[in-house]
Amino acid sequence: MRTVLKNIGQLVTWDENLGEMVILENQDLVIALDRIFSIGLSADIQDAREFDCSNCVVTPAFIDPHTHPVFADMRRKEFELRVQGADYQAIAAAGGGILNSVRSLRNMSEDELFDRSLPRVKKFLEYGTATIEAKSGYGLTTMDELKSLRVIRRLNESLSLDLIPTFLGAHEIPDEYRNQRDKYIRLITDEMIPAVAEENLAVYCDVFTEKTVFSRDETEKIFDAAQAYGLRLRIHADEFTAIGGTELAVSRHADSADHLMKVSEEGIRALKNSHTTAIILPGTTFFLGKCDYAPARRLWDEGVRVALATDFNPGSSMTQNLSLILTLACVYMHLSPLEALQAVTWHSACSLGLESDRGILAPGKRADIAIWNVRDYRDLAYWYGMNHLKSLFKNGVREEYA
Ligand SMILES: N=CN[C@@H](CCC(=O)O)C(=O)O
Ligand SMILES: [Zn+2]
Repeated sequence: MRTVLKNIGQLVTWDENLGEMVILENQDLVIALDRIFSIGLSADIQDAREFDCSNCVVTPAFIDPHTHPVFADMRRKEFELRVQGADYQAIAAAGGGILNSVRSLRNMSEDELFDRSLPRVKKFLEYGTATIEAKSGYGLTTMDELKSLRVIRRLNESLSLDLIPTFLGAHEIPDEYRNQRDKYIRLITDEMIPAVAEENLAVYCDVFTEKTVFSRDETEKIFDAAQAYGLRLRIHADEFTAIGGTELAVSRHADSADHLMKVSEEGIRALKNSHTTAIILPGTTFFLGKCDYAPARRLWDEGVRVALATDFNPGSSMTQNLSLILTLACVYMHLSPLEALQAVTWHSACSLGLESDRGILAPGKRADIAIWNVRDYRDLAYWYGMNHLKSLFKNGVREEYA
C-alpha cells in the first residue's frame, strides 16, 4: 500500500537538477515501499494511506555526520567545573576529558554499553534525524574499540536509525602509552585497523589531529594503514590549533574535515574545489563557552561544501538536537536558515557518500522524511530550542515514537 503525504504546506529540499534548494508549496508526496514514488499534485490514489501535512513543513530527514554516541558515563562534573571557569583542554591535560570516558567504558560489558547507548541514539529519531555517523574512540585498546564498534553494529540492527560506523582509535593517547606514543600508533596501524577490517566493523577511520593529541605525521601513518584496509577517511582538524589537519584531509581525499574553528587560509584554499566536506560543529563551540566559531559563512562563500553536525558526546556537546545546531549556525555563523537546512540534509549526505540514496526529496530516493509542526521552514532555526517534529518516516515507515 502506498502512503501519501497530502497538501504539504512547504516542501523544502535540494533540487539536483536545478542545483539549488527549492521550496514547493501545496504538494503531495507519494511513498511506495521504502522509496519516494512521486512529488506533485497527485490524483487520488486508490487504497493509499493518507497523512495530512497542511500547515506543515516537510524536509529530508536530517543526517548527522559527526557523533560520539557510545560512551559509558556522563561527564556532568566536568561540565560543572567548566562553567566555574575550568578549561576543556586543561581538564583533559589533568586526566579528565576523553580519558575519563575511556576509564568508564573499559569497565563496562558490551551488553551494558549497548543498553546505555540505545535510548541515547533513539533520541536522534525523535528529533528528526534518520542517519548518523557514529564513532568509537572511548576504548583505546583493541578489545574496547572492537566492543564499541560492535555496539554500533547492534544499534544499527536494532533501530530504524542508520548508523555509519567510524573507527576512532586515534582519539587520544591512552595513559598506558603516554611515554610510548610510537608504540600506540603501531598498535592502531598493525593491530586495531586489521581487526576492525577483519570484522567489517567500520566504513571510516578518523583521527583527532591536534597539537596535544596526534601530529600530522602520526595521522599520515594511521591514514596509510586505514586506506590499505579499505577504510575511508575523516578527520578532527584545526579545532584548537591550526596544524594543517584540513590540508592533510584534502590531500588524502578524506570525505570530511571536521571542527575547523582554527582553520588557516591554506586550509580554506585547500578545501575549495575539493572532494572534502567541511563539517562544522557550532554546538561544540557553544557548549565549551567559546566565541571562536568556525568560519562557516566564509567557507560557504568560497564555494566549500559545508555540513553541520551535533558532535553529540559527553564532553563537548551533549545534544542530539540538530534543529538547535541550525539556530547556532544562523546566529553565530550567519548561514541563512535555508543554507543551514541544506547543510544537515544534502551536504551531510555527500559527506558520508550517501548522496545517491538520501539527503534529498525526489522520486527514487529513500523515503527518509521529516514532517515539522511549523508553517515556515525558517521556524526550524528561528523558533529555537524546541522539538518541532510532528512525524518521521524512515524507509517509508512512520516512526512510532516520533
Ligand atoms: N575533539 C575531539 N573529540 C570530541 C570530544 C570528545 C570528548 O570530549 O569526549 C569532539 O569532537 O568534540
Ligand atoms: Zn568529534
